[in-house]
Amino acid sequence: MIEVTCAVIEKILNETSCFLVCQRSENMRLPLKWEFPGGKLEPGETKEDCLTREINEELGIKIEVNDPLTPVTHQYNFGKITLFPFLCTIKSGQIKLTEHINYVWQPISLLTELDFAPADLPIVQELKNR
Ligand SMILES: Nc1nc2c([nH]c(=O)n2[C@@H]2O[C@H](COP(=O)(O)OP(=O)(O)OP(=O)(O)O)[C@@H](O)[C@H]2O)c(=O)[nH]1
Repeated sequence: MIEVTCAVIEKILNETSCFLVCQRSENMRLPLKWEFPGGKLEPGETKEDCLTREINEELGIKIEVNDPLTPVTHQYNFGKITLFPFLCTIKSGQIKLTEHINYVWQPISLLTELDFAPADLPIVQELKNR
């Protein structure tokens, strides 16, 4: 079982709740799929530490990790992953992508328009149901 944390980073734009979503590159697993940024938990690391580290590595920003959302377990052909999503906000920095090819602040009403990684779909639903 692969444990992965991901950051659901919210920002209010024009009085609309928007979420930061990133597009995986062609040479990653799940090429060109959209996802919440994050990554694999390393031995001895808390989920919050993992998320802070991954987001700094992938986006060059500092975040505050807030409440957890419901974890999702998904069986891919390469293995079973459990995704641990957390609501987060940006503390400092400007986004600079190091791994993904694209990002967008997607309004909640348009979240389902994106071609998300399958494991992320329950998270998208949970956000829409809040
Ligand atoms: N960060 C992140 N990973 C996700 C999400 N949804 C999802 O299925 N994953 C999967 O979780 C796994 C671990 O993420 P990762 O981002 O550390 O993976 P990685 O770059 O090392 O890629 P790799 O799995 O090809 O080695 C990936 O296989 C990725 O496809 C998500 O929303 N965020």
